[in-house]
Amino acid sequence: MSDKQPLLEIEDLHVRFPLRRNLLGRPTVEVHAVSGVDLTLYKGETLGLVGESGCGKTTLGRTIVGAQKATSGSLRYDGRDLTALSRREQGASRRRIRMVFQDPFSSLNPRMNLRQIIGDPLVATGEARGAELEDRIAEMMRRVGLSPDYMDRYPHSFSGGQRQRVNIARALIVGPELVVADEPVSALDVSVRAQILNLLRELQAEFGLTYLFISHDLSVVENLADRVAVMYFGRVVELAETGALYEHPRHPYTEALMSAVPIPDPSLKGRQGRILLPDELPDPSDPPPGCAFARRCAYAEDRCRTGEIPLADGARCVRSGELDLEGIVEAESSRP
Ligand SMILES: Nc1ncnc2c1ncn2[C@@H]1O[C@H](COP(=O)(O)OP(=O)(O)OP(=O)(O)O)[C@@H](O)[C@H]1O
Repeated sequence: MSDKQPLLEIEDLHVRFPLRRNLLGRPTVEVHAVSGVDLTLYKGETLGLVGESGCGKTTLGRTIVGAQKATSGSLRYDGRDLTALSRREQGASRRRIRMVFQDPFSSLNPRMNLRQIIGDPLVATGEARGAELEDRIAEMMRRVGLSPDYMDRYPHSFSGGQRQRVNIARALIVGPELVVADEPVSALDVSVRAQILNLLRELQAEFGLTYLFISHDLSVVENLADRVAVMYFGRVVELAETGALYEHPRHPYTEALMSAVPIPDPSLKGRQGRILLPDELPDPSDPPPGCAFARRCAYAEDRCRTGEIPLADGARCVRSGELDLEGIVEAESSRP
């Protein structure tokens, strides 16, 4: 990580989706997708965001790029609260934050050629046209490993990896600082994944980008991220430097996630023996009292289920909150 200057500070962010409303239009049942996230992204870093399907990763990413409205909380970008900006100011700030989506097939408009797809953000802002627009599209295509000769072709004639290059070019053409990459390689063949990850790395070094890298693939995240945030049921339950998190997970949920990652060196502590999690995630429209992980947690005590300990919360978890750094190794190796 570079200079440790905060770029994005997320504070007590909540995002809820109304499922049912009463006659006055007030929500009576809501999905709690993001439930009080505090997270800081530092300039130049890659922050991995992991957690099982449905835990709120995509919703958090979409809220950061402005594609989803926050229910409450704040998003401070370079010191300014994004939720308090006027529409025009938001537009300018949002150019500095762009998203790369998971599915390179459905995220590209099949009726637009590459010139239109990649150039669209520049056309929309009126930032470039004519020969300058053409030059910038060609330059960005070259930069992501696509020949500008393909400019008039349509997405269907490209492979998954090439389409993801198109997606990346479209995200980067307006010169963002922060890129939210939502599962950018999960839909790709294994052989292509490494190429796209290398490209992301190169582009980060060249343009000084900050990444929020969302993935359920813990091996990919370990490879790429400086720090990792673990999300469970709409909350960040653990956040640590990548090496520390993978070797000494503190939260029981992180421990279970990490136990499923294949390890190159079986002598490493903290990743032995897969922990199988019982049950599914609780219903996000009906959060349980107490810690949302308690029902699945091997260490849960009565107070975790009753509400004395709140929704899965790393700092106050009966297990991770009590462990000091020295204690973790011992606790790991004595795991049943
Ligand atoms: N537009 C929506 N309307 C209602 N509920 C939604 C909406 N979008 C997401 N949700 C719900 O919010 C919760 C979090 O979803 P989200 O897609 O953010 O999770 P995720 O961790 O990204 O999962 P995945 O890896 O499967 O994409 C889920 O329960 C999901 O069903």
